[in-house]
Amino acid sequence: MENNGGEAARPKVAVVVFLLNGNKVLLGRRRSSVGRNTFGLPGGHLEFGESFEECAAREVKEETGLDLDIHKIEYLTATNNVHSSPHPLHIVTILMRAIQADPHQNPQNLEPEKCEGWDWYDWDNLPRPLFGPLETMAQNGFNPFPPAPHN
Ligand SMILES: CC(C)CCOP(=O)(O)OP(=O)(O)O
Ligand SMILES: [Mg+2]
Ligand SMILES: [Mg+2]
Ligand SMILES: [Mg+2]
Repeated sequence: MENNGGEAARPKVAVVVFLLNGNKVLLGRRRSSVGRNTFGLPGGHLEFGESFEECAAREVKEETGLDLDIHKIEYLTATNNVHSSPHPLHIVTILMRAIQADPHQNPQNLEPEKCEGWDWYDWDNLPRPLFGPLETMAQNGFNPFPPAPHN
């Protein structure tokens, strides 16, 4: 696949976060060009030298103002997606699970140019349309929650 410059756009890496609160997950309707108007997870591009956990905490803080419990950020899976519109974009997405350091903290929409706002949604009753790769995961029965503790 070629971009406007005629050379293939190099793959990028992003880290997105299933921020869990009870049986709910934090989602926001995207205003960014990629996935515009679809509900996506907080997160973004991995920056040089960052661990996946550092990127997860930074992006969530930048976008929502929420602090993650840094000891409970877990790697879940990764997806490999090539988007053709609005421009060619090959992105490897690292999906992490996390909880808030303070469960009483409420999300703020700190990047209104990129997101309409953040809200909590029941995983079994998700808003549509979801961001493409997230829709695929939901359709395939992906469960971002930890197994229930054995009593
Ligand atoms: C397309 C997406 C899965 C990867 C990039 O995420 P993003 O557009 O939220 O990126 P930023 O938060 O870094 O602007
Ligand atoms: Mg971001
Ligand atoms: Mg983002
Ligand atoms: Mg970013």
